[in-house]
Amino acid sequence: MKKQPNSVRDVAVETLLQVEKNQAYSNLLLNSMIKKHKVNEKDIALLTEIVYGTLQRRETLDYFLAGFLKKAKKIEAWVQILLRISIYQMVYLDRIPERAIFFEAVEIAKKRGHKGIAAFVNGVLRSVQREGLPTFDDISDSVERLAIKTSHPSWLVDKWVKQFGYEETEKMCEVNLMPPSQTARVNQTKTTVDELFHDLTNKGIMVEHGDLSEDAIKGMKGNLALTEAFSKGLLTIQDESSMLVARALNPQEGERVLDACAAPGGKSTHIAERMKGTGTVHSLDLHEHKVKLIKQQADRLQLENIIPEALDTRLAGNRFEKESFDRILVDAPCSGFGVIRRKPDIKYTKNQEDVLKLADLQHNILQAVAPLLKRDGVLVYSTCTIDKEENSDVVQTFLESHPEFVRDQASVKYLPEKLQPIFQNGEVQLLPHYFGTDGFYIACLRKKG
Ligand SMILES: C[S@@+](CC[C@H](N)C(=O)[O-])C[C@H]1O[C@@H](n2cnc3c(N)ncnc32)[C@H](O)[C@@H]1O
Repeated sequence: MKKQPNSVRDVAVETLLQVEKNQAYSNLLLNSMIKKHKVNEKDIALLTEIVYGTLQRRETLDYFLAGFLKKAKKIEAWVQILLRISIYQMVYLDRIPERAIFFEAVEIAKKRGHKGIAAFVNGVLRSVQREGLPTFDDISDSVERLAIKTSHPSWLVDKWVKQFGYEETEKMCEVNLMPPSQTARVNQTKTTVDELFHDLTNKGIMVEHGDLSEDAIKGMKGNLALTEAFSKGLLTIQDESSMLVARALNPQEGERVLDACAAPGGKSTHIAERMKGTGTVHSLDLHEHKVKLIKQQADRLQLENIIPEALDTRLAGNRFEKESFDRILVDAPCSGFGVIRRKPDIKYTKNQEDVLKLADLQHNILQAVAPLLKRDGVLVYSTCTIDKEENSDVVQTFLESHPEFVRDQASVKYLPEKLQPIFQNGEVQLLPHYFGTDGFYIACLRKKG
């Protein structure tokens, strides 16, 4: 019979093992593990820190460990993970005494394996303690060094260095290791940023104004999703970069808007809010279960102008009349390399083949929605990735085969002033270290009149 994990660190090993087996995204898995193992409220923060931290720094931790495992026979996946979480705590979590880390590691090794494995784990950790960690200076190749130091796959670092240069890539890789702040978009059909800011502050919730978006409030402590303001529909958890999309689309009251890839509804609801509950937002997504999420968000925010529908957007031409939408948003499925801070597993699971497949899908979605836009209508294309092949290349290819569309530089006036210098040719690529947001891409196009 499979032994059940019980201590926080054992739950961490189990969670990471399942992430490794590619069974689920770390964020979703962590939530279900917390429930399954009834992790105490006070232990959730430590568990989260160990799981995310270990995953974020997996390549670095393996580099630290490699020299100490040279003589070992092939070790089982769970033993490697146990060693990783132990080294992670030793190196990155000051407040945990080493004896506690060693004791727990040995107990877990005994429970999951046997005394021999426990002695091996203890031996490796004691050697690390005695001999210290290897330095990154031993890695002569600069891309490889950056990849290991910041725990990203080399192919990705190599690609980014070619796209952005070494310095920008280094800054981005370092920021990718930092936990993101929590931001919320204020539902301005019901309140204002100032009103909600004061309301939350009066209730003892520490908040700050956003760094980039005028719709944003930043949670400095606690979880804004657990506030009364959230249940009353006064706010939506959303990264500041995502809040720029509905602004760039600039929907007007009474218009008909298509959100082509809408679940879980973050941008549809913002568009609907900007339209003050008037007009219609047709919110499509491929999967019925995801469409339900859009409905839930619309209900929570009491927005009645959203029509969610399960549909493959590539078939939208069979469902909607040509030139029947005033504005269209394609917030496309993408590799997600801009949200590595939130979903560290992305950097290990996505590969170049995925990027090319996604670029193809993105192009096909754009092709399908293009005829549905009215003349003089606005088409916004966005992704939460920083990959040129999924962003500016997709837009360029689309424009080459659609001379009826032009880049819309004029949309810059709907975006924050801080973005104006980098919004060029109707597009902007945000990197995570620019404003502390997710890495995000937005392109604004217009159909000729
Ligand atoms: C980046 S997410 C959208 C996020 C959403 N706009 C928001 O702000 O909450 C991309 C979405 O596209 C959906 N998708 C992927 N392929 C699709 C297709 N062919 N047709 C419609 N939706 C698709 C995915 O299910 C996913 O929910």
